[in-house]
Amino acid sequence: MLPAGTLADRVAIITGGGTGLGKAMALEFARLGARVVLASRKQENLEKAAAEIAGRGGEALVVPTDVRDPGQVDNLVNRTLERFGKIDILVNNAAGNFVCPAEELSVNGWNAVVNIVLNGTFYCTRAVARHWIGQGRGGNILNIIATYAWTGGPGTVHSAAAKAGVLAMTRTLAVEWAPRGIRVNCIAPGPVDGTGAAPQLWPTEEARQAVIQAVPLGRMGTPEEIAHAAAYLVSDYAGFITGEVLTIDGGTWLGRGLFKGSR
Ligand SMILES: CCCCC/C=C/C(=O)SCCNC(=O)CCNC(=O)[C@H](O)C(C)(C)COP(=O)(O)OP(=O)(O)OC[C@H]1O[C@@H](n2cnc3c(N)ncnc32)[C@H](O)[C@@H]1OP(=O)(O)O
Ligand SMILES: NC(=O)C1=CN([C@@H]2O[C@H](COP(=O)(O)OP(=O)(O)OC[C@H]3O[C@@H](n4cnc5c(N)ncnc54)[C@H](OP(=O)(O)O)[C@@H]3O)[C@@H](O)[C@H]2O)C=CC1
Repeated sequence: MLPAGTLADRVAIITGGGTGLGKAMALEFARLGARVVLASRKQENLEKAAAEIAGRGGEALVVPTDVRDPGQVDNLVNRTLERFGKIDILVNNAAGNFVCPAEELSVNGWNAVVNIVLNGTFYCTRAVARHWIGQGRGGNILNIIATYAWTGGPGTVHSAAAKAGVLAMTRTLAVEWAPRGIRVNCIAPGPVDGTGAAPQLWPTEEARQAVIQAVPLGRMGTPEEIAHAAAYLVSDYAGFITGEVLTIDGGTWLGRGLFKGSR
């Protein structure tokens, strides 16, 4: 764990910060001294997370936001600046997903996921970076993707294609904005328990066990394991890291190997 004070005085916007991995990152960033801004559609979830942060002595601002709407994203940036006067960190964590064979996926279904994951990430990134560039200052962006950005993800073509786009966006902007002092990185989590992925991707215990079977470390990850790595990547400890993907998946994307039964 990073020491308390690592993110002292930092202001972090976390999209999808009311649930799952976003909430875990918000709690960890606040523990490290950051003031956090929680942005997603459902105010109730955001308020609950903010209350938990306040209960632990942290400070959180709630800004209900649909990241698919550039106007709401501008409002998120403006509200953050009004309250805290600056932005240091943006975590693009908001996502939507469901399993659906590609040939059955409707245009609206495709658009719902691609607009949240790919377009929403760009709208938030552009709005925050415009502010930084206008101020002549740098900052940190962390995008939460998934390993199927490069392996492909049968059954979730919308999400896999959108996450691949976010990976390309990360590498592009890491170089384009490096002279501006803006770092851009990704975390690619494997299956994590206690998040919104469960009802969408492994809704039954049987389905969950099938997912675990695919993980070389033999278990799901925890939201806290992702949050610790996220805090590192947005901190000064990672000051020379940009355009990188940190995979946290218990070895899943590497596969189980071919010769387990041979000896
Ligand atoms: C290790 C494994 C890797 C795992 C990687 C995990 C990635 C994740 O992203 S997990 C995060 C999961 N969390 C969520 O999905 C929470 C947020 N999700 C949502 O809000 C919805 O699920 C949403 C993505 C569908 C968006 O909601 P909304 O904008 O309200 O959209 P609608 O409900 O109006 O639906 C739009 C469109 O999509 C069709 N649709 C929705 N669900 C399904 C489904 N299960 N199967 C097929 N189609 C679905 C819906 O029918 C609409 O289309 P039309 O009917 O054609 O209008
Ligand atoms: N859990 C896992 O196993 C894995 C997760 N991931 C990634 O981790 C990240 C977090 O997912 P996870 O915690 O699992 O799932 P959650 O469903 O808990 O989190 C998704 C968040 O996105 C928010 N969100 C969805 N649509 C919008 C929107 N249009 N505008 C703003 N916010 C929105 C939701 O809030 P609200 O409904 O209030 O809008 C929710 O808080 C995602 O990027 C996901 O793809 C990647 C690999 C594995």
